[in-house]
Amino acid sequence: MLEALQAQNDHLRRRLESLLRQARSNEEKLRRFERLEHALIGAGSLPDLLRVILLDYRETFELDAVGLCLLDAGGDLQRCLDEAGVDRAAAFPGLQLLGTASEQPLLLQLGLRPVLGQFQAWRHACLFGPDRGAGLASCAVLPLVRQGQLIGSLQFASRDSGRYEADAGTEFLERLAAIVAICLDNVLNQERLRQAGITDALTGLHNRRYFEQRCPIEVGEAQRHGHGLACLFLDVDHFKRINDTHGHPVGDEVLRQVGQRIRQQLRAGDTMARYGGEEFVVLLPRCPDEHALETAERIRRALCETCVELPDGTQLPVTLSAGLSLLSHLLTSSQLPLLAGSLVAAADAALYAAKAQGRNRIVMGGQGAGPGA
Ligand SMILES: Nc1nc2c(ncn2[C@@H]2O[C@H](COP(=O)(O)OP(=O)(O)OP(=O)(O)O)[C@@H](O)[C@H]2O)c(=O)[nH]1
Repeated sequence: MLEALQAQNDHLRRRLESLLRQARSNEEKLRRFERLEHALIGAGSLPDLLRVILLDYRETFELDAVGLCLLDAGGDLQRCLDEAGVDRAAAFPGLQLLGTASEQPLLLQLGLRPVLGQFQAWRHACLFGPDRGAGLASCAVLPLVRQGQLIGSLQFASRDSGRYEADAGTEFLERLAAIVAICLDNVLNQERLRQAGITDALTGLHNRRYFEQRCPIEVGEAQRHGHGLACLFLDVDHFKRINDTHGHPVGDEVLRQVGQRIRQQLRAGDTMARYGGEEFVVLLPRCPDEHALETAERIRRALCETCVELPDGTQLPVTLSAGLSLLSHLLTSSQLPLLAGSLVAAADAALYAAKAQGRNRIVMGGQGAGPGA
């Protein structure tokens, strides 16, 4: 009798200890989850957010693979990563940006709930990018839904076949998916707002505000690495006549086309903006001085050698004048904004000279007195 009671007692103690261990482990898991939740909510940019989702989550919860598929029909996400200088494949191999959900047929079959179960390579491997090493045994696919619309899927895989069992509860994963979807939406909205603030509505090019932020950065880079930096100020000749003769909407169309033609002559890393009215400004970083004039000439010729075609088929000859300034021609200064201002002022003065000398030409700014003078 005593022995039976003792055995029962031992059994109950072991059971209690096991429940306590389980409770402590759950508490610890919850704490880790809360920390990640804070990191998700606190991520101030898309790359930061992706780092938390794809890298921190994997490490914290000791997962063997994490994949994220996001619908990016408008290319906003890719643009955002490009602007942040992020090489997607290298930084986030588990991330896939899709034009439509049909590029990942599994997404089309997803409902609103996470799907857990056995990892089937033929079915799930494509969701994990190159991370899908052999030996994955179970996985969870979480639909990411925002305002009733599927925006992508987040997936986790483990070598442990018991990690994601088909009949396991999904409350925790559902909550995570909801937070991830909200955070993605938030950073994208912030990014769209930021873009709108630095984009010229007429031409879709960057605007003067962007240029003014960018210019001191490029000047700093050029100084640090001893590279050349050229600034080009371009202005459409007799633009007022175009407006007066053909009307303002035609003037707008000419500005759009001129903007595109200039952009086509530039490299991806060059900065270009509509400065205002019919003026455009360009920065040519890492550009040897002798190439800057060639680039300016190429732009000028691209305009004057081919007419702008108006929507009604009219061929309109358009020319532009430009002023060119070179950082190497300015006296250096430790104050980047002043130096950037001098670079722009020198290009502007040279543009003025180009207009005075008859238009449709490039004038190189003279040796300028920099702010250090
Ligand atoms: N259609 C259109 N016109 C604009 C816009 N912004 C400025 N303008 C016009 O651009 C014209 C610029 O004229 P001016 O500064 O006299 O220069 P210009 O006629 O090009 O003469 P030069 O620069 O000396 O060759 C003005 O008539 C402005 O109203 C715009 O967004 N759209």
